[in-house]
Amino acid sequence: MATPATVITSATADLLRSPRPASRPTVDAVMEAVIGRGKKLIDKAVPILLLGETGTGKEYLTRLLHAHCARRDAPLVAVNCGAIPESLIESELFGYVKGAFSGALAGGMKGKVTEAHGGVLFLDEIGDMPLAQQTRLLRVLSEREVTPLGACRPVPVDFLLVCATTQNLEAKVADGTFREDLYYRIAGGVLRLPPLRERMDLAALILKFIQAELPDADAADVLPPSVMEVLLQQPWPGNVRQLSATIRYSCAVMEGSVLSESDLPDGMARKFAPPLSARSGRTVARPVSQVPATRASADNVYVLDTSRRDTGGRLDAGDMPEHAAGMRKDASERERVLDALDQHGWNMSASARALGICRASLYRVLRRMDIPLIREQASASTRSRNF
Ligand SMILES: Nc1ncnc2c1ncn2[C@@H]1O[C@H](COP(=O)(O)OP(=O)(O)OP(=O)(O)O)[C@@H](O)[C@H]1O
Repeated sequence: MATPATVITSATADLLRSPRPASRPTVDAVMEAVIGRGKKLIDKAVPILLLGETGTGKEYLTRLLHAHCARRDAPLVAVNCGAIPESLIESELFGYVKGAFSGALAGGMKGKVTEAHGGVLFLDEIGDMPLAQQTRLLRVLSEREVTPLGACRPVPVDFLLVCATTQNLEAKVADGTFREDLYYRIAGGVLRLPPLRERMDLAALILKFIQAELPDADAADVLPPSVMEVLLQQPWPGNVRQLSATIRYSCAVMEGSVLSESDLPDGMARKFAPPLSARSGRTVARPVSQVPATRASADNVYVLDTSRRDTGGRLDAGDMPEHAAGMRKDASERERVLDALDQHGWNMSASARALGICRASLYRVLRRMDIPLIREQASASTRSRNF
């Protein structure tokens, strides 16, 4: 798979400057603040909305908050609204009584909302919930009771609510695909989880995952500084999920007791190697340490190496205004997704794993990038589409 253009943040730059794992921060202040605030909110039964890229740990945090709160002995019921077919979401969430419709289970179905009674309901990918179910959910939240399909009487429900999304819900409210009244109902406390590339505790997380894989070894002995550096330089688009999968893979294939760069997943060790896009004359990323300070100072910037390019007379990102550089990022992401699909024979599960995201996220990415689900339909024109 082509190495993606590397997103280097000032946080990552600080990590790279720090010579030894031991001297790197073991906690991330932003993450700590998010956890601290989450605990206060759940203690006060304030509905929490978790925002963040895929794999940043929204469900992990929800489990942590459930384990912390007074309702820890009651169930945590998690529902991925993006993974349930639209036709089933109604019964899955709100349940039905026996005989409610042909094909219904003989004894009826309780529904996740009722199952969460007394505990915590986690609605993942709430942005994917169809409008009709949003309306029903709003009624449940305001009236604190649910009426299963076919039932005559509502059932009282009492649960703490945590919702999560990778999407921009405010934009969905603005374009009319998410109810504004529901947004304010679920967004009692909005917490943003930082992407892995911005976390100051990245090195500590790497060691933690190695330790979990090799409990009898000392993680610091297993990981030489050169390999740590390669890991710190990755853009981690799949965030903690991708990191965890990478460490599991590397520990599984390693020979002997020390990890080497060749144990990392394919392509990862090719530090700052020109991605596919660079071979066709695109601008590539390089370490912040090699970039003039003024361009490397802001968080979340694409640091573009204007010295390693063969533009063939074309404009490149260094010459472009910011929005054009953003368009380049989209194009390079598109190349990366298509490369992963090609390499895995358009098998969605394998391609999603390679990209470090879940299958539902891959489907969303394909929809967003307007990539057809079938290889034959993804013609050459799809790949070369201009952003
Ligand atoms: N701090 C952490 N320590 C250990 N494992 C973690 C941590 N954060 C996340 N993980 C692990 O990373 C993986 C992804 O986390 P999680 O499913 O919570 O992400 P998410 O933000 O909910 O992703 P998505 O938006 O795709 O649903 C999980 O296997 C989770 O256990």
